[in-house]
Amino acid sequence: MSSPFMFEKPLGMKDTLPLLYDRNEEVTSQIAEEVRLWGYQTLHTPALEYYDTVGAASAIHDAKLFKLMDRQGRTLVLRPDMTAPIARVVSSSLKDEPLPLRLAYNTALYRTQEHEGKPAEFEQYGVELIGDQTVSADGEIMALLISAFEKTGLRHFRLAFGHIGFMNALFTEVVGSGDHVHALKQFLFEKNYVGFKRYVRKLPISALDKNRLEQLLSLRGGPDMLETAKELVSSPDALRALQEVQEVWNVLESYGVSSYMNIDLNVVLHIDYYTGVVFESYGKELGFPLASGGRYDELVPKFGRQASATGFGIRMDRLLEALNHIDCPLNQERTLILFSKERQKEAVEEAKQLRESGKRVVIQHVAGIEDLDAYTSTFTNVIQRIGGSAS
Ligand SMILES: N[C@@H](Cc1c[nH]c[nH+]1)C(=O)O
Repeated sequence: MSSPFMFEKPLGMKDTLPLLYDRNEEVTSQIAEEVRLWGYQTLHTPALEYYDTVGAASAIHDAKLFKLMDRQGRTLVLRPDMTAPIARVVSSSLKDEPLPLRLAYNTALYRTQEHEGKPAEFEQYGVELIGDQTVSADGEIMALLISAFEKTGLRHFRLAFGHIGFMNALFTEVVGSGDHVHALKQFLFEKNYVGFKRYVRKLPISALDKNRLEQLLSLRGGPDMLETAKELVSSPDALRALQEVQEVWNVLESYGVSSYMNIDLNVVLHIDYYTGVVFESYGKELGFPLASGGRYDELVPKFGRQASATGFGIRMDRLLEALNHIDCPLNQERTLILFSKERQKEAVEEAKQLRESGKRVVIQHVAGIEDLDAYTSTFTNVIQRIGGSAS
């Protein structure tokens, strides 16, 4: 029975074919090894969560959630984020584990898309450092991200970090809270600086305050820039945030990774549970972040455990794209042992030995192949065990 929709997939759903799958496995295991060496412990949580708890805590726009109903009529969501499920686990199954906890995950996330092109299901490799409010934790998370990227062979990338507490304090000083703050943050999230300036010009505030908001856009660079930032604010919250940025920078220097870093006090992420340092990472010539993360001190308490936290998530699909840009070759070697029936045992033995030495080996009965030339051309090495016995 054929239908015109037989080959179609729901919007944003993609197949991963063997070549990309293998590459993903390879890169994932490089990251996993680094994360393991830093003492993080991996966990897995279910794909489905309750909409009212984890769905809401994920702080991802409602329209982006895939919703389902269970048999009892409760609304479920396909997890759009792993940070909220981890906050749930840390406050329940792991509630007696002493803090800080260092956790890691590698899992598929689901966010609906409006248009074809962007994936609605994608893999994220992430870590969460729960229960450590120090700037050392913020620094560790970014240093680990850099180290993990280096392990994959990625070279041309930058990490920009800001502080959402600074931005909130500046906006509160200038426009209070509410719709204007929301609109200003949205422009910054979209990196629509022209739109931001236009919006600022129309605000019912003094010319001096308009200037303060416009100045925000230039708050990028090394720690020297923090002096300019200090002149724009007066509230203790804002000044404390800037002090923290300086201290995190010092931590990053002690890890020897500040050459990858920029301070950018304009960083706004798509999720609004962040409370402190926030960061995102860009590859060369790619217009989307490869990873993002930051401090979210108010999320775990929503599940009942008093714990500050920070973490990051790497978009594996984007990282693979970035790695393709610099053409990191994947070892795609596969050996084919072609055999005829009377030499099957010999082929099996030989394959076993080669596999023990780490080779990828296919053994294939010659009678099972339709087009011998086409098939053998997909292997890097072909061994024939056909006809009269070798020994
Ligand atoms: N969960 C965030 C990434 C993150 C992990 N920890 C903190 N932030 C995201 O999906 O973008």
